Amino acid sequence: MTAGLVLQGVSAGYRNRRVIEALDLPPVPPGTLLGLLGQNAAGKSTLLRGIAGLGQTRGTIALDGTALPALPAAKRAALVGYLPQSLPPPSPLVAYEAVLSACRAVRADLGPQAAEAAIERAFGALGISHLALRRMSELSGGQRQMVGLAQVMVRSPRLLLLDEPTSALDLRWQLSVVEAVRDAVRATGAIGIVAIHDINLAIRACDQVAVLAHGRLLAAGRPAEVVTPAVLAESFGVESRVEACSQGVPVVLVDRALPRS
Ligand SMILES: Nc1ncnc2c1ncn2[C@@H]1O[C@H](COP(=O)(O)OP(=O)(O)OP(=O)(O)O)[C@@H](O)[C@H]1O
Repeated sequence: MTAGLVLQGVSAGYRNRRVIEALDLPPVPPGTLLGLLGQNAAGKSTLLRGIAGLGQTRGTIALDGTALPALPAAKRAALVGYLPQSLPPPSPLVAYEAVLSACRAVRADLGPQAAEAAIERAFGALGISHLALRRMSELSGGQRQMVGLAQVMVRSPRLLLLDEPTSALDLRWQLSVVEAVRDAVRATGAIGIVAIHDINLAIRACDQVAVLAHGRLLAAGRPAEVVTPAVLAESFGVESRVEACSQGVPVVLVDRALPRS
């Protein structure tokens, strides 16, 4: 049995359209946060949806030796938490209730006290306890996005699939939210995959990155090894520099858009 996530020969797409073609990802060990990078329409959301069991897939998708597509939906939902790109709706529920109902939907095994403790942990880890009693309809977009993430984290899935979880967040919250997810996967031995457009944030916070281009895997590995001007030119069509900042962390500086080939 291979511990962690194995994707081999994975194709994913929609009824009339295959987007991801025969993708092989090096095994992702437990405790890893993987950043999924790539230009618009590269296939990041399609791949995350496919791993989550939405849409059409083929190939091997296995978590800790268990083939996910073979699992009953309820079991798969308990193992895999998926946060779509769209924000949770501005419902009249308070944030606590929204997270409680997400927890109950998948973790019927938790009694009231365990559920309450899990909710407090999720709010605390994300630093949003102050939002617990606010109505979803009265929260900002970024605040709702953080509650959406709490709805996934409260279930303690073994695999978190997060589609641009920082798209509505400001600088401080982008970093703290991604670091909270990284700390949670490290502490529990879960795996997180986060589709993200901010490459410098990915370099800083992710253990590994995978770069998609036109539905195929272009490169995967440690951020400092994968994020190079050549990969950025091929995947994003930009001329760039990768320079070490004063703290020694690689930083991407984009100089210009390359002409479309
Ligand atoms: N429901 C759908 N039916 C058919 N094709 C779709 C559907 N949703 C997305 N696509 C197509 O799949 C391709 C990949 O889209 P996807 O949303 O996976 O890209 P992405 O890398 O997540 O992009 P972005 O960074 O813009 O969110 C695109 O060409 C898109 O037009």
